[in-house]
Amino acid sequence: MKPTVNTMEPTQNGNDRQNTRDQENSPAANDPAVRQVCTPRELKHQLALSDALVLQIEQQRQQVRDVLNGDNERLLIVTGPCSLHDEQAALDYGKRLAALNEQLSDKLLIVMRAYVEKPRTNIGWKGLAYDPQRDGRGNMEQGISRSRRLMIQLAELGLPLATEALNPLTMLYLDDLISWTAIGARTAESQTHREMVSHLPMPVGIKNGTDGSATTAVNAMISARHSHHTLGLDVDGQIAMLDTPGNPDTHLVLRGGKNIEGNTITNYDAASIAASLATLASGGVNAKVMVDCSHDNAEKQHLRQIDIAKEVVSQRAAGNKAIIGLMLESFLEEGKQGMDGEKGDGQLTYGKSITDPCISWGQTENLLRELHDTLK
Ligand SMILES: O=C[C@H](O)[C@H](O)COP(=O)(O)O
Ligand SMILES: C=C(OP(=O)(O)O)C(=O)O
Repeated sequence: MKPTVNTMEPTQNGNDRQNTRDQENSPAANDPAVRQVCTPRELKHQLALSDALVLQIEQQRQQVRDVLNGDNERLLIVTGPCSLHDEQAALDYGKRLAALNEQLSDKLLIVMRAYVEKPRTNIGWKGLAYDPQRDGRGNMEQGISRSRRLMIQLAELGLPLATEALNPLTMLYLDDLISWTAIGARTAESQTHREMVSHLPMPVGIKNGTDGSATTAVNAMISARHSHHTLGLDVDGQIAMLDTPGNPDTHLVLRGGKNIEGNTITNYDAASIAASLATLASGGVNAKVMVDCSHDNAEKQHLRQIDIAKEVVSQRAAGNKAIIGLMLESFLEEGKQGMDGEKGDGQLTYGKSITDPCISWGQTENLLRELHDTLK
């Protein structure tokens, strides 16, 4: 993250700080429940980006901004697995997506979902960054390092990457790789997340709340475009006061929700989109929306994503340019499997989601080609 960092003391490097802690025999150094991990600077040094990749990502962020600002008419498509759990399958998907992107890029700006942190309704596997071995023991040093390595490999395919920013500290290790970030439905109301968005150097889509309302996201957009003073960490792991610059490049993502009785509310139809645009306009924020075809909009029925995407693109083709993009949950195989595989014997089916159900690669390719043709 680039903006100003005020530290109360001159910054020490990681080794100096470790020595100081050891000398003071701090409780953290002896607490088995506290496992120290390397600093963002150390990991970014070990797994550094080439100059060419830095330039590519800056250009891809600008392409997303251009779509958001109406300077480019391509439709933004954020597609990929609900979560990355297997590097080989993620790269396999990325290679297919990069090849398809070459054919469709006149009408579609395709960004791959590279989600390594999962917000859970209550409990469940939280993603590659937390528990890379999926054995419940957690290993964040390994998880964040594997996440960064995988994201570099995916970005080297030429794809812009999307992720959900869940823990603000995780983002310190990955932010330089991401062209579009999501703030999820469960965290859009959190002041900490709004401050984080104000500090992030890329466009950010903010989901409507789990109750289906756009108001939370509008307030998040207002907050995030302003500067804040807040506590965080610098890249050396030093607690620091951050002066965030404000992020003007945010937009609403409509993902449906549940009302107070627990019934599903979808919000991708023309009337719901018009109502959301009115809410955005009355809040004085960017009146542009992306539709998440999955989650409550699809009631977690993965095949519904296909009809929702077609319906939304027909609204766009009919002239609604406030619709700037779509999100799809898609992987190599359709559906989902349990953490222990289809049969519970620990054998995972290659290329199949272990979190939300996804449409398959074949379904994704057919859909994106059809959307491309509709927009022509
Ligand atoms: O997989 C992710 C889900 O969309 C979201 O994070 C919540 O999932 P859960 O309800 O299965 O916990
Ligand atoms: C968890 C996700 O979305 P939401 O916050 O809309 O539930 C997601 O996109 O993976």
